[in-house]
Amino acid sequence: MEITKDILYVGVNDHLVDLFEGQYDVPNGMAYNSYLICDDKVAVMDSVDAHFTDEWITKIAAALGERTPDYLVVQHMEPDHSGSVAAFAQAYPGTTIVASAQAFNMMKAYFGTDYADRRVVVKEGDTLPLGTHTLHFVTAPMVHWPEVIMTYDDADKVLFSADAFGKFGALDVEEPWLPEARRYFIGIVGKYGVQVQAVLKKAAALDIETVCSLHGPVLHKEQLGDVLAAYDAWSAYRPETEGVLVAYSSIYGHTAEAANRLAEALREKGVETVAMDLARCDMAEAVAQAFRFSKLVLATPTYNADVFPFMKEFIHHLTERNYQNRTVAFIENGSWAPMAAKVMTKMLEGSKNLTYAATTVTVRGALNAASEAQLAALADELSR
Ligand SMILES: Cc1cc2nc3c(=O)[nH]c(=O)nc-3n(C[C@H](O)[C@H](O)[C@H](O)COP(=O)(O)O)c2cc1C
Repeated sequence: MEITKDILYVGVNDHLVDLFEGQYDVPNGMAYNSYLICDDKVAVMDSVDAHFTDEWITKIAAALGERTPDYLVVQHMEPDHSGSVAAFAQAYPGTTIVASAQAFNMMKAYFGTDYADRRVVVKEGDTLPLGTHTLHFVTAPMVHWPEVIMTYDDADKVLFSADAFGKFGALDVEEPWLPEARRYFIGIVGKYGVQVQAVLKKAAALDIETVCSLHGPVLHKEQLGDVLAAYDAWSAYRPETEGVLVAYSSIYGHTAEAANRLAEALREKGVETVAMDLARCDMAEAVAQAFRFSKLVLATPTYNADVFPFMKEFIHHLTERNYQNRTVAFIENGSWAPMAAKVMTKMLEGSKNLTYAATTVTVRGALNAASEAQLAALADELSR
């Protein structure tokens, strides 16, 4: 696939992976992107997961014909991208490896060598001339590993953005960018909003026509406004959508009923509302929806003087990713000493700028007139 006259796609699609990064469901697979820049010198931008080494090297060889790569640029050392570096270095012994100093340290750890005799160490502001194209290196520490560099090609105005702007899903499956980019970002990069904001500032200084990330599709100029706006909202921890996520867990169904009744009441009031059962939905999608919406309702039974395990895990995912700047409300249930709201408040106490709803719904076993009145009051409050 040609991206520009001189830049070719040589990545691979993975439909074998069951859980990406050991935890994320990827129903449409995953792409490990790699690109060739063919100029007086040839640069390969990143390698691919080790399961696809042969396919990737075959693609490179077919694209280059008689030529061999002069450089392999390693922007990021996560094994889904660096897993074929050692095999590539063996297949092309004349190729120089280009990476940050920290990436070479990681190569030593992963491959037993830091390619001291065939490497170029690059840092912020360094350049690598290929002929017509000159590569400019931009560091992106903790987006989302420390050694990450991004690369700007000034001839075709392409930003090779490492994992930034990527998404779940293989490239041979058509789907919109936003939902799976959101789930990817919130899940994997969400903790590093401050660092992403810093990179967005650097990117704003570049004249970018095309973004080539390491996952997901090539992004063209007409998409970049929306893509950058989404990244800005996510990394600044600003809600993307006015509305409510009702996230619930339930043992016998009564808390689920309360949660779904609240969701229905909110929808009737015209509030965009999604209700998710944390035991049965994709947890990463629930976390992404919590960051998408401006308001969150947490509904759970009290369980051994604590909250039900799925809710505990969910709140942990939120706080780990710096959940903040939202309105939060609680529905608790308990047969003898309901205390889930107190436990959840404590779990969220380190989270910045949360506004708590005045109404907490307390269910004692099953809904009754008193708890139904609380549900109605909460629906009113959240629709204001
Ligand atoms: C293992 C277990 C532990 C529980 N621990 C508590 C508790 O500490 N305090 C309490 O008030 N209720 C406790 N409950 C009762 C539930 O909170 C109660 O049955 C609640 O109504 C369940 O809501 P659900 O119908 O949505 O599952 C416990 C229930 C189970 C099964």
